[in-house]
Amino acid sequence: MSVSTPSLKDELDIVIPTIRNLDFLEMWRPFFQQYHLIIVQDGDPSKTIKVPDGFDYELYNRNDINKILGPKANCISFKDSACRCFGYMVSKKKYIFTIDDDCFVAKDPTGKEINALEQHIKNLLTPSTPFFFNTLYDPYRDGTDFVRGYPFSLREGVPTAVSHGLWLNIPDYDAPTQLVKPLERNTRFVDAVMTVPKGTLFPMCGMNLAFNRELIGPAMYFGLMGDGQPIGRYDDMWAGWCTKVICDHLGWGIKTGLPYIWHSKASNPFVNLKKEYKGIYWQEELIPFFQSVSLPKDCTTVQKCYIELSKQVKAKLGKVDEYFNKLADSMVTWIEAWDELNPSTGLPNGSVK
Ligand SMILES: O=c1ccn([C@@H]2O[C@H](COP(=O)(O)OP(=O)(O)O[C@H]3O[C@@H](CO)[C@H](O)[C@H]3O)[C@@H](O)[C@H]2O)c(=O)[nH]1
Ligand SMILES: [Mn+2]
Repeated sequence: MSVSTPSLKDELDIVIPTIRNLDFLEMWRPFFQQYHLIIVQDGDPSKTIKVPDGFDYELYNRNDINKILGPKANCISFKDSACRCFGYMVSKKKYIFTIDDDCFVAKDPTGKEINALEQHIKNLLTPSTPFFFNTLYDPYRDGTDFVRGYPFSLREGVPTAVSHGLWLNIPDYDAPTQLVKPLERNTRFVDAVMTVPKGTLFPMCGMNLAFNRELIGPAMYFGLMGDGQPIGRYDDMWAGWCTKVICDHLGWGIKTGLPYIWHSKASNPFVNLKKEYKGIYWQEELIPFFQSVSLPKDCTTVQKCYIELSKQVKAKLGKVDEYFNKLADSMVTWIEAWDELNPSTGLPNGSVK
C-alpha cells in the first residue's frame, strides 16, 4: 500500500521565468493552485504578464530586481531564462520547483495525467544513493528495494538535494542536434528514477527541476547569460555542474528521471545556435575542469564551497576566456546577495538556525 506524499504546500515555492502570459497554468491548476508562485518576468518590465485568476503569486520584473539588489543585480541575467535564479534567492521556502511556461501536464503510458510536482516531492523526500549504484534503480520506490550485493552500510542513503525531471515531445536538445533532427520527438516514457553517481557530471536542464533550497540553494546560480553576454542556454548547465561537485563534496544526492512534463515548444535552432556556439567548444574545457575540482575539507557550507569554486574558475578558466573572470566575480556577488536576503542560511552542511 503506497504511502501518500505530503503536499509541502507551505514549504515549497514554484518559480517560473517568463516573457509570456501564463495561460499554461490553467492545465496545471489541479496540481499547482495550492502553491505560492514566484514569477520572474524577463525582458521589458513595462509589459503586463497575465496570470490566470486564483493563483497566489508574487511577480518580479527587472525594475524590481534592480531595486532589491541594487548594484548586485548585475549578477542576474537579462533576456535569458537564467533570470529564474532570482526567484530562488527571494523565496523563503525550503523547496523550489521551477518550470518553463511551455511545459504542460504529460500523460503516463496508461493515459493518466502526471502530477510532476508530487513526483519531485517524492524524489526529494527520499534518500539518494550516489556511492553505490542500485541496478533496480530507486530502491525507495514502492515495490522495489536494494538488490543482493548492495552494502547494508550504504542502504540508509544520503539527503537528496536535487530532483531532475524529463520531457516528452520536444527533448532538450542543443541547437546542432535540433538542426539535424528537427522532427525528432521524445515518445519514450522510462519509468525510472536514478541517483547520478558520485564523481559523475550530468547536463542539468532547468525546465522541470526541483531542489531542496535549504540544502543547495546558494549553488543554484544560473550564471551570466543573455543580454550583453557571449553565451546563452548554458545557465542550467553551469548551475548543474557547480551543484553536482558541491553535492559530491558535501555528501548529498541528485536524482534524475521521473517526472515527465510535456515540452510543447521547440525554440528556434538558429537563434539557439547563436546563443550556444561558444558553450559548445568551451565545454570541452569546462567538463575536465569540473571533473578535476577538489574542495578543501574546511568548505563545510555551500557558500564556502561556492566561493572556493569561484576562485578555481578564475584561476583555471580565466585563461579560456575573459568571460570566466566576469562569471567568477558574479558567483561571489550572487553569494553576497544570497546571504543578504537569507541571513539565516550558510550553516555547516546546509543546516539552518
Ligand atoms: O529571454 C528569455 C527567453 C525565455 N524565457 C523563459 O524561459 C523559459 C524557457 O524558454 P523557452 O521555452 O522559450 O526556451 P527553450 O529553448 O525551450 O528553453 C530551454 O533552454 C533552457 C534555457 O537555458 C531552458 O531552461 C530550457 O527549457 C520560458 O519559461 C520562457 O518564458 C525568459 O525568461 N527569457
Ligand atoms: Mn521550452
